[in-house]
Amino acid sequence: MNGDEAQRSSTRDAADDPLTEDLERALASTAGDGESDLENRLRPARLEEFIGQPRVREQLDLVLQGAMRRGRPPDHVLLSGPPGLGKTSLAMIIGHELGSAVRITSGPALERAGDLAAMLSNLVEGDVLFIDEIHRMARPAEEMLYLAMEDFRVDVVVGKGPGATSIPLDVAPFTLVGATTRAGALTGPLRDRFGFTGHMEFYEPSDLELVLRRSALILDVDLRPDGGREIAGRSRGTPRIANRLLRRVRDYAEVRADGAVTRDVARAALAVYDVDELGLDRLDRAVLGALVRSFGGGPVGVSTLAVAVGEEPGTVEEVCEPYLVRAGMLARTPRGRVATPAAWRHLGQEPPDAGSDQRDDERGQGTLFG
Ligand SMILES: Nc1ncnc2c1ncn2[C@@H]1O[C@H](COP(=O)(O)OP(=O)(O)OP(=O)(O)O)[C@@H](O)[C@H]1O
Ligand SMILES: [Mg+2]
Repeated sequence: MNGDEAQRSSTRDAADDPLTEDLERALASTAGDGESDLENRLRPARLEEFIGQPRVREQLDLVLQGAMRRGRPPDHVLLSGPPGLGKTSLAMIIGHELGSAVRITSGPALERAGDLAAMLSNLVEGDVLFIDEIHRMARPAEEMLYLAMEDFRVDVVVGKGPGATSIPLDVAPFTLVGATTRAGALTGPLRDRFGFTGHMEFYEPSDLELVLRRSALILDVDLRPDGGREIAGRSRGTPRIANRLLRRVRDYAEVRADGAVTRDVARAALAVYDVDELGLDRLDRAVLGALVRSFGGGPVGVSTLAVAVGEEPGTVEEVCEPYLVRAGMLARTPRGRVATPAAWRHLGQEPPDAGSDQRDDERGQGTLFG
């Protein structure tokens, strides 16, 4: 599908479809600020509007169509991958494709089993329950979820101590959609109860160009093809970043140029925002800089690295590292993080003469398996 078609069906859906409006309102109320509103406006509403991720799209399409033929709610779906690749968008799309309501919550909001029980008891048959950041759910809630996923039943414990009783409660057949940036942090029993796991990959620049074209139409930005290519190449394989850079470049184009987003305008604008040719931002470069300058290229543990750049280890691990690994700048080895020769060069430094052979081996392996 080309960007124009995507745009047409998107505006039509957003304007005419009460379900989409409900979802957007629900999403907006979970977030609220201007950027989040914009993010929701740019969300594709249909699977066919969803750009890229051909594997996940095909797999999910089969899961949904199979279930619809049988007239049953589809199996539970887990979506995993780095931030901003479209997990929340896909969760909303699942609801939309099924014609079902989507109830939204998140792992951190489910602190006690009672929080989840309240959510589950309000479901009606066929609903989609979306749990974002599902790896951050508290243990008691997680245990309750196992039973609900498997048997559509929960045991609610009433009272405390020896007098406590457990009351079984039926839950309407529903489909759980879980999203996580850390599939590895999920417990085995929880992971096993998902019938399908979609692994989201970083986007190809050509797909990001399509994302940008679609967003430019929605936001009424005069995006020229060479401008789109430039922004796509600097978006770290991530639609959310592509959309954010588009808005920043638009500001620049309107304030300092004639409004058209050309390659030169994009380059000048992104220089102002410290986004380099590879799309690395300040934090990415800080991580590589610390690795190279303070730790001689590694290996160094992720917590130490995080302290050196003044960030949470989780942010370094889930936000920075996946793309640095994919860009061939950083390797995860059993002994810690290692800067690749490409990282040294990117920072304008000569990589040290590969010391011992053993170290060389480690680098090679880190790149392969990272
Ligand atoms: N395939 C796509 N086609 C078009 N736009 C997309 C696509 N995927 C994501 N986007 C855009 O990127 C933005 C971020 O996507 P989304 O919120 O779904 O990511 P996420 O994976 O849930 O991120 P997080 O892990 O941070 O919650 C959306 O507003 C949407 O506009
Ligand atoms: Mg999300």
